[in-house]
Formats: sequence, C-alpha cells, structure tokens
Amino acid sequence: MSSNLLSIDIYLAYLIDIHQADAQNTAREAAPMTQDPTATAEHPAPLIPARSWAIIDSTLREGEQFARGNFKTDDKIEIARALDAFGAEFIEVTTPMVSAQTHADIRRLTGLGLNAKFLTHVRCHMDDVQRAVDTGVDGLDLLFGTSSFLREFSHGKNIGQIIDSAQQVISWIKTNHPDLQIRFSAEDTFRSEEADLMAVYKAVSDLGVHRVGLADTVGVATPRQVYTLVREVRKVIHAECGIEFHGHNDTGCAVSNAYEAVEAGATHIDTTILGIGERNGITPLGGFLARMFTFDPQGLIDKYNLDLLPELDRMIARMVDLPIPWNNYLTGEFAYNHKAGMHLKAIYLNPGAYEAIPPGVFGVGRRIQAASKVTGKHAIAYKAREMGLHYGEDALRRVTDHIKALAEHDELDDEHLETLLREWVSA
Ligand SMILES: CC(=O)SCCNC(=O)CCNC(=O)[C@H](O)C(C)(C)COP(=O)(O)OP(=O)(O)OC[C@H]1O[C@@H](n2cnc3c(N)ncnc32)[C@H](O)[C@@H]1OP(=O)(O)O
Ligand SMILES: O=C(O)CCC(=O)C(=O)O
Ligand SMILES: [Mg+2]
Repeated sequence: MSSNLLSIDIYLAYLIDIHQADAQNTAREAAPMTQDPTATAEHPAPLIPARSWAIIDSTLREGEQFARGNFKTDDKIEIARALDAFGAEFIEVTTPMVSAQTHADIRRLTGLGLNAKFLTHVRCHMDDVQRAVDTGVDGLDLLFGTSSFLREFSHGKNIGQIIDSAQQVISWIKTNHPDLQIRFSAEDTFRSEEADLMAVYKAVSDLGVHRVGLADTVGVATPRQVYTLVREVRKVIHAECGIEFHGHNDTGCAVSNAYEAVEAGATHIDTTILGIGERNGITPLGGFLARMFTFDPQGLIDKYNLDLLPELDRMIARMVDLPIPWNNYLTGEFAYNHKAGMHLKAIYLNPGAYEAIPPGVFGVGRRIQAASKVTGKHAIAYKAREMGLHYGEDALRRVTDHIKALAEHDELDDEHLETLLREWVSA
C-alpha cells in the first residue's frame, strides 16, 4: 500500500491551488491579513496564514464546564503540559473565584515554566480581578454579558454601568499590573444590540485592552453573521487591538464560525480538546485545525506539533470517561476509513483523490476496508498483489463477485479476506 501512496506535497500543492482559485472567484472583501514579504509569484502567500491567528485553548476553563469536566490538580498539570507540547499559544484557566483549590491549582500551573501563556477567565469585577492577579497568569480574560437576556437575568447592569465597571477594572489593572494582558469580552455577543456592542468595544479599546472578545454563548450565530460582525468590530477598535472569537456548537457551526471569524480578521480563537464545554461544547481544537490546515498546511506544520493531536484527544476522552466520537475530525476511529470500490480504486493511486488532509500529518493512519459488498475489482486486485497473488481478468471478476456476495450477509475482516484470496488461487 505505502508504495502507492504519494507524498504530502501532492496534497499541499492541491490545497494551495484550490484556495487560490477560490480567492479569485470570490466577490468577498479580502480580510486584512499582514503582507508576507517572502511571497513570490511561484510561491504565493497562503490565503489565511497560520501566523495571523493564535489558539486560546480553554479545556481548563470552558472544558471544566463540561458535564464530565471535573479535573483534579494532576489532570490539570497533564493537560497543560500536553497543550504546551502541542504548541498551543495560550491556555485559559477557570477563575480563581471558584475555590481555594482552584486558586492554588492556577499558581501551580503558572509555576510549571511552560511556553504557553496562561490566562484566567474572570468577571469584570474588582473582587475577581484582585484575586486573580497574584496567580502568576500572563493575562486576564474579562467578560460582561451585554445581551438583554444576560443584563436582565444574569447581572442586572445596563450598558452604561457595564462600561463604568470596565473602566474601573481595566484602569486598575493597567495601573497596578501593567504587564498583564487584558481581554474584554461581551458575553452573548450575537444576541446583543449592535449599537451597544460598538459602544462597549470602542470604550474598552480606548482603555487599552489587548483584545476584545466576541462570544457566541448559545451557539446561535451563522457564519455570515460572525464574518460581518468581526468586520464591524474591527472598524471601532484600535489597529493593534486583537479580536478573539468563542463559539458554541449548539447549531453545529462552531468550526465554520471560528473560520469565518479568522477570515474576517479575528486574531485569536478559543478551542477545547474534543470541543468539551457547557452543553454540547465549543469549537474543537482538532476540527478547527483541520479547517485551517487547508489554507496554510505548511504554516500549521511549522507552528504546532500536529502529530500529538491523537494523544490530546485520547487524554481528554480518558479523563472525561467517554470514547472519542467515531466521526471525530481527524482522530475518530473511522475518520480515514475508505470502503467504496470507486473510492478504493482511486485512493490506491493517490489518496488525495478522497482525502482533503493527509492523515499522517496528524499522527493518524488510514484504513482500507477492501472486503465489503461495496468493494470493486481494483481494490481486490491491489489487496491480492500486496499478498503476492495475481489473478487473470476473469478470475478477478469472479473472486470479487464472490466476496461481494459473501459480504451481503456477513462482515468480512481482513483476515477472512486474505484467507479467501489464498483459497481462490489454490482452488
Ligand atoms: C458563558 C460562560 O461560560 S461565563 C463563565 C462561567 N464561569 C463560571 O461561572 C465560573 C464558575 N463560577 C463560580 O464558581 C461561581 O459562579 C462564582 C464564584 C463566579 C460566583 O458565585 P456566587 O457568588 O455564588 O454567585 P452565582 O454564581 O450564584 O451568581 C453569579 C453572580 O455573578 C454576577 N455576574 C455575572 N456576570 C458578571 C460579570 N460579567 N461581572 C460581574 N458580575 C457578574 C451575577 O450578578 C451574580 O452575582 P449576584 O449574586 O451579586 O447577582
Ligand atoms: O469570555 C468569553 O468570551 C466567552 C465566555 C463563554 O464561555 C461564553 O460566552 O460561552
Ligand atoms: Mg462558553
């Protein structure tokens, strides 16, 4: 099999080609990407360079809000080390307001000497911020709900009071802890009034936050809404202010919304391993990387240790005591299973024919399921050749039909197939 598989370069060239063509065909306004001085006509800059965005992995914050996300100190250390080894730029951790243990755990994590920067997620309130600043984190992710739902039923503040609190808290942090990064997020952004959002984002940007956050808290936003709102927010904040997107998956759009956010100019995307979080979770790290890989494969390969992804997924599956979903992006048991005869014929010649992303880059293997009722003669011939067996055209047709007929009634595994192929030759 391996001798027939073409190298990763084939996929990469193809991916770059389709996206360059897509760019030429699209009427959309281009996102404000930084110029790539190394780009040439032969090697054009990737459409969405991997260096234009960073991951804020929130497995240790949003993931703790998952039904089974009850991480102990050792789990947290293992998760943080694994994310750091993978190359995640930021790790978001739960607010120290949760408990004395959580406070102590954050200190423990920030003392590990990892490359990833730690952020803690806190309410925009002096009590929370004062408790957070001695944890050793690199930044504070402040939030305040701006939708009428959250203003009425969560905290009871109006937009003027939210801006006043933001002013008090942000000014205090900047005066007393100027080294800390500050992010301000309007929780439930996509059910908030646009005028309110613009007033809040402009105010916090003027106060000098490093990033503003857009949060699709109930997972209701469409990709187009995300794209449009990110572009609007970009216009009211300072050029050096980053934009973070946090998207829930209630309507199945968490990956596409994160992608649209980046395309519109977002600089930071929140993910969790396997997508764990409140309800059915947020943008999964693996799904987001699969999406972004197609725009800048080499950029992702340079930035992350992508082949560690299966270990990350397995680690969280173990900790939350659930299997990795069979159809999980990249690492699901059948994410790279090939079965139909028409697919198998082509995949033996070039796996790129039926795969968008080479599995080996993400440390996973492909499965060729040659024995089934939907198989075809090419797959059987390849399988036989691998075993050193050769059939004439008639024999190949007959053995293929025999295998298809058997498989109508029974599952055939590889071992059974091999036995059949040998018996058929000697029969
Ligand atoms: C969409 C998200 O995921 S947001 C992040 C959610 N994360 C968490 O909730 C972290 C874990 N939470 C906790 O441990 C607790 O909720 C704590 C420690 C934060 C607060 O606990 P309690 O004081 O018992 O309050 P409780 O959780 O019942 O209610 C929430 C409080 O936060 C207030 N609040 C909500 N949002 C904000 C905000 N952005 N800024 C300031 N206060 C806020 C509410 O008004 C309410 O306070 P109140 O009782 O004075 O009205
Ligand atoms: O702080 C944020 O931006 C996101 C908070 C959150 O988890 C959410 O709104 O779903
Ligand atoms: Mg959330």
